Amino acid sequence: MRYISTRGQSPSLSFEEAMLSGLARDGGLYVPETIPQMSEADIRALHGLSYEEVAFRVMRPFVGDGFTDEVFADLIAKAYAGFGHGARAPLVQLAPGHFLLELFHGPTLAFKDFAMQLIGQLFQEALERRGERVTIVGATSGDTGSAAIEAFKGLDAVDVFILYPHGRVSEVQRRQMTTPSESNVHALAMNGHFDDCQARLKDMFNHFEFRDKVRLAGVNSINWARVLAQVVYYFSSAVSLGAPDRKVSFTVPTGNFGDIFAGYIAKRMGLPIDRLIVATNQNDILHRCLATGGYQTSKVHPSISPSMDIQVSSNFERALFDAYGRDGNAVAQLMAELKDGGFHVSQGALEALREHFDSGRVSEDETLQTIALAQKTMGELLCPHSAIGVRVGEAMRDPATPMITLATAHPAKFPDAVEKASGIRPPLPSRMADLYERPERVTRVANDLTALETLISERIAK
Ligand SMILES: Cc1ncc(COP(=O)(O)O)c(C=O)c1O
Ligand SMILES: N[C@@H](CCOP(=O)(O)O)C(=O)O
Repeated sequence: MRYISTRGQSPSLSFEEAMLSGLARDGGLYVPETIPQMSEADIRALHGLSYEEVAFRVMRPFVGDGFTDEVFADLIAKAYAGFGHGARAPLVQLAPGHFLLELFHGPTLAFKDFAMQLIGQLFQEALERRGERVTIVGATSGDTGSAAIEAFKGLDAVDVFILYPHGRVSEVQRRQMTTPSESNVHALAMNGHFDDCQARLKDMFNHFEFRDKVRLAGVNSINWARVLAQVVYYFSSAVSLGAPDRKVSFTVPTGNFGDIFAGYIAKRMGLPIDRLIVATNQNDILHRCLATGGYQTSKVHPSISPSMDIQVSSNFERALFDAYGRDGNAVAQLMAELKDGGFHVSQGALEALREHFDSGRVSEDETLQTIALAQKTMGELLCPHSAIGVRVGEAMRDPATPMITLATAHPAKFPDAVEKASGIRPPLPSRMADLYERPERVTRVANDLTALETLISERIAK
C-alpha cells in the first residue's frame, strides 16, 4: 500500500514513512493510493469479535509490511489495554433508533485516545527498529494535545511540543497538558486561536531546513495513521447494529474533519453507511460550505465546545481531493486561494461531497438545552461537543435507518458548561482526582514562527 499527497507533487510513501513524515513536502496530506475493500462476508465475520480483533482486520490492509501481523496485533493490544471500558467504544441507546457511541473511555477522556494510543505504540516500535528519534509538534484546541502527551510522555526517542491557544481550552484540558512532569513533554500556550497554532505547525513542516534539522513529526490528523485508527469504531458500532445487513448513519461533532473523514473511509471500504452528518457549533464554515459551496473563513467565535472552534478544517482537503477526482493541482489551487480567505467548490465537486455528507449547525443555547434534555430524559450526561452531535443527529435522522452519534469527550472535561446546563458538575474519574492539585509547567509563546522554531531547537539541544 502506497500513500500519495492531496497536492499531487510529492513522491508516494509507505505507511510507515507517511506516518513518520506527517505532512507531505508539497504541503498536502497523505491518502492511500487505493482504498482496500471489505466484502459483506468480511464485515459479517466481524460479529462477536473484540474491539482489538476488529481493529486488526480493518487496519491491516493499510499498514503494509512495515509491521508483521504478530507485531501489529501486539501493538493494538497494548494500545487499548488502558481503556476504562471492556468494549472500548460502547454503544448506548438514547432513543428508539438513535444511539450514542461513547468514545471517551480512554486515558484522556476523548476520542483522540483511540488513535493516539495506537500511534504511540507504532512510533515507538518503528523508531526503535530504525534507531531514530523525532520531534513531535502538535497543535491542539484541547484534546489532541492531552492525548498526544499521554501517548508519548517519557519515551526516549521523542520530544513532544504541544501548541495550544492560551485561554481558549478548558481548565481540565489545560491541566492534562501542563501537569505531566516528564522532561520530553513541552506545553506551549500560544497567543491566538487553534487555527493560528495549526498554521504555525504547517509552517514548520513547510520550512524544510527546520523540519529536517529537528526531524519533525506530526500527530495531528494531518497524519494518516490518526485517521486510520478512527475508521475502526465505525465498523465496530455499525456491525453491532446489524451491518452489513442493515445500513446505519452517523452524526459526528466536527472541527478539523478528521473523525468524519474516517467514517467516509469506512464507507469507501464497503461499510453500508447511509449518511455522514457533520455537526458544527457556531464556527460553522463546514456547514456553510456544504450548503452553499463557499468555503470562506471568518472570525473564530469562542464557544462552550472549544475543541471545535476551528475555521480552517485540515482534513477537508482530503475530502476535496476525492471530490475533485483526485486532481492534486485543483486542490493545490484551492489551498492557495484559502490563504487569501477562501474558495468556492465547483458544482461537480459539491455534488460529490453531498453524495456522502449532510450537515447541521447548533447554537450555544441549543447546546445547553440539549445537555439539559439528555440528562433529564435519558439520564445521559453529554459534553458540549457530543450534545451538538446529538442535537443534529436527532433532527436529521431518518426513522428507517439507525443513527449513531459520536460522543467525542467525557462531560468531566467541560464541567462548567455541563453544570450550567444540567445543574450537575461531573466528577473526574478517580485516577485523575488530584488533577487540580498537580503543579503546572507551561511556556507562554508568541504567534511567531521564528521564535517557536528557536525555542524548539534550544529545548531539544539540551
Ligand atoms: C471533543 C471533540 N469533539 C469533536 C472534535 C472534532 O473532531 P475533528 O477535528 O476530527 O472533526 C474535537 C477535535 O478534534 C474534539 O476534541
Ligand atoms: N479538536 C482538536 C483539534 C486538532 O484536531 P486533530 O484531530 O487534527 O488533531 C483538538 O482537540 O486538539
